[in-house]
Amino acid sequence: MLKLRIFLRPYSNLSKFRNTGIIAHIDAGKTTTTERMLYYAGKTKRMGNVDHGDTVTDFLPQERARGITIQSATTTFNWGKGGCVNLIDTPGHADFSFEVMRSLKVIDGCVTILDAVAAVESQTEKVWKLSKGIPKICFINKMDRVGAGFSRTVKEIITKLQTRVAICNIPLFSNTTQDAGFQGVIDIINDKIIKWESENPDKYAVHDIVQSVDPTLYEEVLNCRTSLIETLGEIDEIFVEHFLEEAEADYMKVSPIEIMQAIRRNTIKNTIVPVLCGASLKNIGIQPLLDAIVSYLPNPTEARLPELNNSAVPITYDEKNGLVFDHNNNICVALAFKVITDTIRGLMVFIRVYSGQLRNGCTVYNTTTQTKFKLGKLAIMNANVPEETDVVSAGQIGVLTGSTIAEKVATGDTIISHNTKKDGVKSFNKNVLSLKINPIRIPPPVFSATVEPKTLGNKDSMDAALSRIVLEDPSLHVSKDMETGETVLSGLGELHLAIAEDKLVNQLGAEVRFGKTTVTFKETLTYPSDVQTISNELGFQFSISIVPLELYRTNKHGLDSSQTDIYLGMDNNYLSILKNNIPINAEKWLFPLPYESFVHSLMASAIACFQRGGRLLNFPLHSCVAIVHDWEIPVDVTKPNEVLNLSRNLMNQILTAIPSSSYTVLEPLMNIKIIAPTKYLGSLIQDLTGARNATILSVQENQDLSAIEGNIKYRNFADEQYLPPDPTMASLNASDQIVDVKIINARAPLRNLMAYNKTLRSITQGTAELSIDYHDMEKVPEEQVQMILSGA
Ligand SMILES: Nc1nc2c(ncn2[C@@H]2O[C@H](COP(=O)(O)OP(=O)(O)OP(=O)(O)O)[C@@H](O)[C@H]2O)c(=O)[nH]1
Repeated sequence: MLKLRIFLRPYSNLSKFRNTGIIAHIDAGKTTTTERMLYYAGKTKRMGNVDHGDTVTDFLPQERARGITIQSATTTFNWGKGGCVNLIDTPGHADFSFEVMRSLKVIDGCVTILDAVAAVESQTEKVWKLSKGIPKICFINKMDRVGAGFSRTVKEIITKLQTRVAICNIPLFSNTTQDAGFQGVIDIINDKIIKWESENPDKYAVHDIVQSVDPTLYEEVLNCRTSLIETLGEIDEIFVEHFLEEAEADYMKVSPIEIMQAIRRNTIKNTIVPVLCGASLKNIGIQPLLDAIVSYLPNPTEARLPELNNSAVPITYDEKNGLVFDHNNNICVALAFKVITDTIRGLMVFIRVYSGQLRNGCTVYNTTTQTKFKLGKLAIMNANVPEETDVVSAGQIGVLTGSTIAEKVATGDTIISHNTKKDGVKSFNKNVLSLKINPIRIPPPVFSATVEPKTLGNKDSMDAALSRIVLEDPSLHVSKDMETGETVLSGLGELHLAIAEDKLVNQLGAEVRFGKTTVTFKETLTYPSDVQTISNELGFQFSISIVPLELYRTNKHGLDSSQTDIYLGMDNNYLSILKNNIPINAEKWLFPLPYESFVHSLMASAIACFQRGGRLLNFPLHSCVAIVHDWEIPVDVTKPNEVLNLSRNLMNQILTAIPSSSYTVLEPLMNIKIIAPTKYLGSLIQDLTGARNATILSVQENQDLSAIEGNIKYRNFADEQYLPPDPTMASLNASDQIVDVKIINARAPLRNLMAYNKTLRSITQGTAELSIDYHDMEKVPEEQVQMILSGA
């Protein structure tokens, strides 16, 4: 049931689009802010509240029940004169970081929301790093809370996130000392006071700042403006010229428009981050934030170019048409970044169109799977409501619908089509047909749980439900334990699996039982296999060997890896094709089956074999390379399946022939960062090095966090920046403000960190901040493999 019908002009004015993501630490207020944006943009009639479970973007039952965002939600609205914002609200919890990663792949700019009391938190740093290269705005939220520190947060943004800032507005309090009531913001660029009425979300008043009426406030704005202008003067030559010539070096004479243009130029270049503040829950500061999104973040023609697999296809930007691939503006290129199954509307695949336009009913080519298909209906999203459209143009985020769409396009696939012809795919050359936007990296799953049907009769529905959740969330992974026959679901964290269980049981109605959540183990090879050859009566022949990635990388397996084409599969496993021995060069491929399909089939074989697991404990293989040394295939081969079957048989044979002594077990090794008061240091280290078997990498001594985290350059930027006093900080007890903390960086096996948060809370009375990140897979010591074997 699609709603409304939106007709868009072809290439409808690219400069108006802002594909924007909202990223932050958990609970910073992303959903609350998004809700206000939708309201003020006229998309909703009332503001939902996370705490009442009635927000637009957190629409899943699990999100509403738990008050957290689990999946990213896309919504579109207009703002200001001709701005069209495609907004993606992303989850803050680390277990859902794949949702953040896939959103970052398709956005051109983002808003980072910070809690003014907590300032820069661990997940803020993580998502900031993930979004490297994407222009950003910072919104310091929750300025209404006791202990909110605008200037302290700005200082941490500069030093911890290592960026220069452009402070666009500062907080306005009703009282400058104790228990300050947050009322609004002071616009530094336009010299205005904006005050919101707490009782009425639609009312706010704008006043000029008059020096004779309020000299203190005027002084404050002058200081901030001077600092802003000096910062812009250091990085922007056009601005300097204007400042010296037109504004006659008078800080108050510089026109707001010149300041805004300089901020825009430098935000897009990633040399500066505009900073604004507010309190979303109190409806304060949202309109200036929306203005800033449209004013400072890039439109699709100003954004970074997508990374492609094939440098042979030139891409350029054209003012009118946006991205142009291969000098041919008739090519439409889009990336599928998300699949969801809506209970009412069925399957929906989210796409970002990079060039040209996709039309209802046209024929498209999936360059990832090398298959052609016809598009069904197109739509754009308003949170969970699709609105039908005839065309999705360059720069837009759209939705492909139709009951079989998910069989044809998956997350990370590139699709291309002809802009004008209904079926113009055959007019594209081979380079374009193999063009792919680099896929979205899927983090490795580190936790697993067995899933079993309650009765044998529930098995088929369980498999169908599992396929569906993996289709929607490729960071979940289903495998089979070859020894026990059990189905295993793996994910990025305990919460990730708990949500998956909830969804399977309560949303999809699967009658299943989950086993205990355990760490995901893998196996790898320690020695290379021999090269083995297999052939069949149809004329196929393959010569393949399987080697550990470590040996392949160091060329210790006897082959020069520069002589191979290498493709990344799952679990850090690779397929490598030896160039010299390929009978027919890929450039002059003469078979009816495209070369890409051929490689795709070989990759599918390798993935299936590696997933069958090693010979020690049947854990899926990790960090192995299947090398195809040589092949012969019949001249009339058309079916990828024939290639797949034979190569899979051969790889299975090879893996089975390798003695179990050549396999070893791997486990996830995690980076741990703990920020805790110094008085707990001894107990924390004792616990880490004892019970957790952790290696301590460093303990940072300095009491000033910003001094540790930021290098000298950024500390200097922070010192040069004028920062207004933080009145609400004065209401804290003096003892609360003195943070004598240490930062512990350590590394430990994940299996020793189960429920570590609880231990940390009890050791530090809840005063520590923890961040745990996947580092790598590490070999499990021999004696501990026996423990794992016995299930201890
Ligand atoms: N005092 C105060 N509380 C706020 C403000 N904005 C949000 N909150 C509260 O902070 C909590 C988290 O808000 P959310 O909007 O769910 O935060 P989020 O960043 O979307 O959370 P996740 O997506 O789960 O990471 C809720 O209880 C909100 O009511 C604010 O401006 N002031």
